[in-house]
Amino acid sequence: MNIPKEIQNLIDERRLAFSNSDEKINFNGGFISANDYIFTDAVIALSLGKNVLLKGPTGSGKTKLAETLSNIFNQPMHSINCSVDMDAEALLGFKTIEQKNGQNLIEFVPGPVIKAMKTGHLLYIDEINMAKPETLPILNSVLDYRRMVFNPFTGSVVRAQTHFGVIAAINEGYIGTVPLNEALKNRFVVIEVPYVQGDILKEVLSNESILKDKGMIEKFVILSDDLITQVRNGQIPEEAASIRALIDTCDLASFMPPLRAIQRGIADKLEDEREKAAVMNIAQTLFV
Ligand SMILES: Nc1ncnc2c1ncn2[C@@H]1O[C@H](COP(=O)(O)OP(=O)(O)OP(=O)(O)O)[C@@H](O)[C@H]1O
Repeated sequence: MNIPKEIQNLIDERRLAFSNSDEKINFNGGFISANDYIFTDAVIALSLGKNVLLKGPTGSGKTKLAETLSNIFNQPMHSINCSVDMDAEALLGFKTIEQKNGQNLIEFVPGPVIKAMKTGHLLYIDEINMAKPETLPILNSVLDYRRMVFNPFTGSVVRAQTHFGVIAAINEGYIGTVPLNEALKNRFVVIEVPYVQGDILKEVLSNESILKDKGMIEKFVILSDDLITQVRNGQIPEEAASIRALIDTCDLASFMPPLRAIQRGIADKLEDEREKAAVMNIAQTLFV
């Protein structure tokens, strides 16, 4: 990784800040960058206190990249999985009644945004474009220079501790997603995370799958390349080339013929019969 010295100093400063943290990082590294810049640019942006928006198709390693960044900075990460019914409580927290010394007390249970802000940890907002557009403006003041939020459940203003950082992920054009509001998008530095291919994919499959047959892995790398070409030609949907699905398929192929594994792991997930057939046709040119 080619990191400028000033940035390395910022990384070291963060690592030191969290060295005594009670919360242990439970992520290993593991993200392998498709080019020299994805990883270094994400590290630079976060070190400079920028919010990072990872943009890429399903199963392209966005979550893995966020986990690897958390590991590099030795900085715990709190996650939110956005959905259409996500509300302010899911982001900020909620009130509950607790019994203490025989008395009923109303307590506030902090949500991931408040937790990450108060501890200066990382916040990972997955599938941010799945959320209803009216929910996300709560985050505007968290994401700009103010680094604060008004918590309506406690009536207080929460300010983020130093090193608080935000990583969000979007999967543009995926069913159920909405285009990200411009004001929100404007608060992020965007990093594209495409599907890895070739030797890098070989390394990902060797690390992440239980399949150990090198010749077979080589063939799955070619299959992925052919699937990506078909995605670009509009013949099959993007998720057919997901690396997550490919890893599942490789795992299955350790115990069943590869064509059956491809059917279960990739083709049968598609809705359209022509798309399924297109995947299996490509597979039949590589496997028997
Ligand atoms: N570049 C990569 N380096 C390491 N692992 C990768 C890479 N790309 C994909 N993977 C692997 O593919 C699987 C899916 O990755 P991940 O969950 O990070 O994808 P994602 O982009 O967050 O997907 P989604 O948009 O569906 O949430 C994981 O097992 C991950 O390890």
